[in-house]
Amino acid sequence: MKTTPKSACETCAHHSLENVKKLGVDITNVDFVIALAGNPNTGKSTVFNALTGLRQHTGNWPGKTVTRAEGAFEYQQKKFKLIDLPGTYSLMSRSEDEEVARNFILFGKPNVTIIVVDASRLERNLNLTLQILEITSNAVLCLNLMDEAQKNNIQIDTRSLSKELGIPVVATSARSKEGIPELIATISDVALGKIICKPHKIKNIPPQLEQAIKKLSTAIQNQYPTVSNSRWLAFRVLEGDTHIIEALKTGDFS
Ligand SMILES: Nc1nc2c(ncn2[C@@H]2O[C@H](COP(=O)(O)OP(=O)(O)OP(=O)(O)O)[C@@H](O)[C@H]2O)c(=O)[nH]1
Ligand SMILES: [Mg+2]
Repeated sequence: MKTTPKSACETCAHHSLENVKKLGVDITNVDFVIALAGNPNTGKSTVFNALTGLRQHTGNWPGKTVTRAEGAFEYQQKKFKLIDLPGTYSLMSRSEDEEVARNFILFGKPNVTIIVVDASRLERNLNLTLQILEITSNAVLCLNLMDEAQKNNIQIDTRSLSKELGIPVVATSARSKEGIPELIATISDVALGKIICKPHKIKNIPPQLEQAIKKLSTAIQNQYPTVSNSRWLAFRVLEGDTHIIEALKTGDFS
């Protein structure tokens, strides 16, 4: 007898929104959930304000002292909910901020994650960018503070950057709203699947490690069919990441 594959439901937009709801986000009348991540002081809140205008409110993450800004915007009859994540240098879960940002991208499975980086200090920002791309494929790099980069005579080959990272890159100067219309159109294209992201992933893993990762990720996937990146979780378990091990023991991913 044939049964409907679980994945048909688990990958649908509604299912993904249910995960976000568990993390305390109001998803009434929402088509897509968009996360805004990045290093501290890269202009995330400025981008957030430029995208949402006055349609925003702040609260706390459930059970955390970290504040959360939520907002919304509409584009071509679709409603986008935007979550401003705390600014972090990594997603290693060493602080409450890092834990909140990581859990939201990992378990909330936003349709698109905007990674806001400082164009005048790009290399400093790429560490977090690569960590985010290990967790999610659906991302847009927002190359912000372009005006500052230009003042410092820094030129960035956005095409090559996009090709190397495997995700779209949009240059912005959020304070003057430059590039924001292009950013919105790109977010929409990724959310609708018109742009398919193919981020660069780590290759050349030793066979023994690959075998262990496969075994572990299959076990995680069987236990939690809705988690989006069991492979990434398996790596963290092997590294001895206590937060992830605890979450997998209890099933509490908030
Ligand atoms: N020149 C210039 N300044 C900008 C731009 N975007 C943001 N800023 C300024 O950069 C500073 C930091 O911006 P925020 O939006 O608060 O940055 P953030 O990433 O939210 O900061 P945290 O939440 O503290 O991590 C503010 O003074 C902004 O006005 C930009 O494109 N160009
Ligand atoms: Mg901010």
